Amino acid sequence: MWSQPRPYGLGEIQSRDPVVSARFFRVRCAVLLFGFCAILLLILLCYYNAGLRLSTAWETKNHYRSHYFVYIVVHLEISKQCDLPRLQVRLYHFHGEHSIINFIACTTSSAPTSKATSSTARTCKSNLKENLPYRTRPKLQESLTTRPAKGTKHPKPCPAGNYTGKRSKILLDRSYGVTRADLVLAFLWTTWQAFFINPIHHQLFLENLPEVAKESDYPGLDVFVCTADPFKEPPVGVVNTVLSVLAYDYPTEKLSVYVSDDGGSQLTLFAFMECAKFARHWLPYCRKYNIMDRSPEVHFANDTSLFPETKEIQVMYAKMKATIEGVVDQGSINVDQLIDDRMVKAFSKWNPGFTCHQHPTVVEVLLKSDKDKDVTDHYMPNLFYLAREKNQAIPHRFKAGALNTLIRVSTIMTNAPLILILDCDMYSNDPKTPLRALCYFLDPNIDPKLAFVQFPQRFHNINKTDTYGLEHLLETQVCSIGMDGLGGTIFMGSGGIFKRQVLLENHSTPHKLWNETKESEDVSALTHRVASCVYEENTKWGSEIGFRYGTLVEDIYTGFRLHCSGWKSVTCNPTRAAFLGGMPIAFNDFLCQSSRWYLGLLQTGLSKFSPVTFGMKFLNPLHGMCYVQFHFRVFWCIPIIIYAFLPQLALINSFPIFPKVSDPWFCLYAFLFLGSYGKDLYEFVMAGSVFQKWWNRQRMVLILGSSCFPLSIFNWLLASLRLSTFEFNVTSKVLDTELSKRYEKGIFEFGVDLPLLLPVSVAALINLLAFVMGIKEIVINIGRFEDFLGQLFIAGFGMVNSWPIYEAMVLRNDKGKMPIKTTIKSVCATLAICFVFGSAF
Ligand SMILES: O=c1ccn([C@@H]2O[C@H](COP(=O)(O)OP(=O)(O)O[C@H]3O[C@H](CO)[C@@H](O)[C@H](O)[C@H]3O)[C@@H](O)[C@H]2O)c(=O)[nH]1
Ligand SMILES: [Mn+2]
Repeated sequence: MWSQPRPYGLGEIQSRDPVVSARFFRVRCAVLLFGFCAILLLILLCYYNAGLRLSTAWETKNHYRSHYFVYIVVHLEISKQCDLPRLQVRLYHFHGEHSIINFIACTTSSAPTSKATSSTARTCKSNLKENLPYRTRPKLQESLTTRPAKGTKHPKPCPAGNYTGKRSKILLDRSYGVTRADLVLAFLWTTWQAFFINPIHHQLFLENLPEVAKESDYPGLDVFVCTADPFKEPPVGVVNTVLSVLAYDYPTEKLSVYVSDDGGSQLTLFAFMECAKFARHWLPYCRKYNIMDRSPEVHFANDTSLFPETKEIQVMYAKMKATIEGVVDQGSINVDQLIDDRMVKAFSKWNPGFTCHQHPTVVEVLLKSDKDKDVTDHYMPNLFYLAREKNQAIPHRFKAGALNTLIRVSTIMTNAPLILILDCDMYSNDPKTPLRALCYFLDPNIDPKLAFVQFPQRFHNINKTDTYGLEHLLETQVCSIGMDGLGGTIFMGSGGIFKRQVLLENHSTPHKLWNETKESEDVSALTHRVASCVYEENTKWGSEIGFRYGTLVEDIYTGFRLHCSGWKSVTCNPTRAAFLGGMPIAFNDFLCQSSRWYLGLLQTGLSKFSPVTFGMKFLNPLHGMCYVQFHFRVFWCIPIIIYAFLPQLALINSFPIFPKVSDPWFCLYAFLFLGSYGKDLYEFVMAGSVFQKWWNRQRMVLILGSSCFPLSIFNWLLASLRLSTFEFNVTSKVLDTELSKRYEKGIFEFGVDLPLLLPVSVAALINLLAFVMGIKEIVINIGRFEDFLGQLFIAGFGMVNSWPIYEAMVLRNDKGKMPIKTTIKSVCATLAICFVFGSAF
């Protein structure tokens, strides 16, 4: 497990140096050591803190067990700092669990006995609300409200009950909520470290490929491109993706491209008919001039007058684009656009009963590699269009279902040993990508269990500072190589090249589970049969073969199941990105996409194939920890929400919950905060990024933690209770120029009154309020600075992070500002929260 892996990528052929880079290895080790010490200290602290508190709680609970669902318990203690006895009121939930609220009020009384009943506790509480001087009430109150004569020493607190009166009372003052937040943080932080234990940087030796295989020996490659909605995923974009792979530097007779149209749209088919015509010009042009950007849109955007034919091809492209966009805008195809019998026949399938949810299978062969030639008389790769059969009564399993249909159809049509999976928003950025993958698949030293090569997702539409942290740098660049050293990287949904056999067989039954070829049936009939929506009934598709069902993140889940079956994977991350994709730059789209991802991850995380229960049985524990980190990331919402609200609400009510600055424990908190943030920044910079991007990413984690993560948990609960179903909402890829301009400038985009934004803006307002109140408190009584520094810092940190939200609420006037509705709702919610918590204090 710990040994350095063999140098894949044809590295050994000319006895090159091992390719595993040890760059920064020592620094990494030192940082890791530092990290582990920090985490250990944190756990010790939590344990100590929680242990102490739990014992108190337990005793207390037993005292008042006979009472209602919510207990209010009163403690009195002498505070050294203000030299006054403190009344501590705690709420206990019905399970005997502690509440996250725990507060203190200063009184000038002698101690009540710890035998105070919950009714006296309630009396105290109401008195506290009404402030001093209290009305005369029963005994306890008297004792609480009688101000002792000046100079009188305070009586010792009652030794009985739950308070020990030791030095650690500052710790006792800390809320359980914060303790819990720390424990979740400790857990997630520890699992996160697994990615940094054994990272592997593979280096590729493409120049050695000819030594192991001639072009004629290359395995066939089937490329699957998925699209699902012509209005959310403009067909011109999908055409660009397809053209960029059709033009690969790969023997054309071995290359086939399949377009899966889950939207079952004639607009998409029409676009690909146009695409096939344009490809006859585009492919030879790319070959002749060895063009790097083989997506025409990108090529023409970068350079326009490079070669003699450039202008001519550009005009053709513009014409094709206008035709396709015209048809999409119009929503249908004119009869005069059906120029031959073949087109008439193909589009006749779209009869009035044909909808995107209910239609028969449509298969169209748009280019045939042994028949169709380009303008220079070269054969072209295969190009197929497939819209699988859909029936509203039968679940279609979203993208995983589409991919499984493609696997079956392609096995019948071309049966290439390698399969490349691509999303429609990801074009190829390097024509040699398949050859790079071959450096792994054909390497004589390769582990025979290698299932797939993953080219990490990289994106073309991200602004300079990555305002929304869309790049996912750590996940795609760092975690991937981290997992490589532990058994294999995740499958990221797009840009993965699989061995077909891996998707068709199972570890326990290493022979093919699916072998459909029947001599008697002709190819067309067979294709229709395997693409039908009932085909998978009572088969192992989706459970043991193909892409696995049961989650919205079929990609990570399928990769995980393959790893559990003993398959391996490897990351290939060349300097020039193999593929470039698009991320949603509208903030609300991004939040919806993230909610889907985290819901999907939670779905698997809490299923019977959870990485904790199932994964740990089959994976090496560190590899399992990596998957645990991904699947349970939503639980970041616990510490994030607690830290976004609790210290602030306590501050608003002048209640300290952290140790004083002079207390040694304070240093520990400072150390843990700086250590974990510092390490994160270090990882980011080491991965080639900059401070600004890191800052934006950490802000986005805070935003996701208070919006998408809890929503995903809520949606998961709803779906588990069968009150809703899991839906794959396709992300919109339509560009809005105004919005793009604002995004380029790094301006946050709100614009839509999205419920997801509410908790984020409420948190922003509470942090602002807390900071102002905290400053006020300190100005009035400078001696309290030491008490409140921790909370003030957290509120200030929250405030700095929330700057774009304040800006969007009051300073902006463009379309992307916070909708007035959301602002009003969040102000009301903030006031309500302050009132509820304020009255509790
Ligand atoms: O019913 C469906 C739904 C989606 N898709 C296709 O799936 C791809 C991904 O959809 P998109 O809306 O772009 O989702 P993203 O969140 O951007 O996709 C990421 O997350 C998905 C899992 O949630 C992975 O499948 C993707 O590969 C990964 O890029 C697109 O090509 C869609 O056309 C289908 O083919 N059928
Ligand atoms: Mn996408």
